[in-house]
Amino acid sequence: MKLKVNLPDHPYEVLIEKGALDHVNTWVSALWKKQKIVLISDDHVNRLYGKKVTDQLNEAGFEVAVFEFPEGEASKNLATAEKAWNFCAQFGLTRSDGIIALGGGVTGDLAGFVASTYMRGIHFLQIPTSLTAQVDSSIGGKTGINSDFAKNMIGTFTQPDGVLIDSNVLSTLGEREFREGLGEVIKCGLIADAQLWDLLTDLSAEDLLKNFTKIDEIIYRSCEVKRKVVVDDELDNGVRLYLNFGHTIGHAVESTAGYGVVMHGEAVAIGMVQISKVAEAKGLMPQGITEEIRQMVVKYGLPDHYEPWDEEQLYAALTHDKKARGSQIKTVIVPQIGSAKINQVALEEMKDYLKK
Ligand SMILES: O=C(O)C(=O)C[C@@H](O)[C@H](O)[C@H](O)COP(=O)(O)O
Repeated sequence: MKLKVNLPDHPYEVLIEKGALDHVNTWVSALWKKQKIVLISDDHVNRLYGKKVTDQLNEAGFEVAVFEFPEGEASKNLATAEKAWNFCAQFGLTRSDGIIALGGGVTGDLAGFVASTYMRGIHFLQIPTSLTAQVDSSIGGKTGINSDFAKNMIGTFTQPDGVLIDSNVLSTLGEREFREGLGEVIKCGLIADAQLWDLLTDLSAEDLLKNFTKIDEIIYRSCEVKRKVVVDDELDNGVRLYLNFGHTIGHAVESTAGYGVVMHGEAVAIGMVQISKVAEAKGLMPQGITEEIRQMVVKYGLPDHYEPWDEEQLYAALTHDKKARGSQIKTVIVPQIGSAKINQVALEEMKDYLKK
């Protein structure tokens, strides 16, 4: 299956194919001529798939060097980006060369950021290996690193030349990592795809978590949600903000807990339940929807709350959200399952949204 992200300045395709990593050389060769490539990967994913990718690329005539960094959200920072820039320079990467991100969301965001800033921007490809990255972060060109103040605070909008999604690689994810990705899948159903929501309702958690039942359909539907909003609003000023449902509070949880303690999809699950609870109480979301969301989150083993819940700390983190404009912030609500809406509130009012 292929999805075309038809952006006027930089159209590209998302290839969703079981086993695609077995012929990654064909995919890269069709997109890039022979050149140098820096493969960016964390130590865990590099151990699993680095050689498979590098060997194929070498065989196809590419000259490849691997930049490896320690696995985890705590690595998504300026220090790692600087090491990667220096690595690219030492390898002699020029503007006709490219970077490939092989890994989860941290790798994709970091590698995209490095590619978009090294020599003012070189080409890059995304090979996402976590469910979160496959259904969300590899598509749409948001690149970035975390700062001490907020998650993804520093970054660019730079689109990759292509995305390759092979669901076979999900079999090497830990169960917590796979569940985490379902946080973003649930979000896609809630904001834009009621059929995806129904599919998640009908499936048993065991079937999805243990047997990956319908996983390619789930990936495809989620990627389609993402593709559509990105094409309609590449720079995140309108409908793309819908993808941030649950993220304002979720990102605050991630940064106050310490990066990597609560996983991104877990934090999104917590954020979706929390914002819905308050929006429902304010009459902005329908009666009973929070409980429906909570049950879905819990069904797939995701957390619906977080301790310690420090409202002051969370509020301080939340003020750095990229959806803030002066003293206002755009939050996302779900008026009914399968649709989303922006609700602009005063930043101060977010204190209500953080009440337990
Ligand atoms: O692509 C987008 O736009 C999103 O908001 C997708 C989010 O699900 C994703 O987690 C993203 O990394 C968060 O973006 P941010 O702009 O809030 O940092």
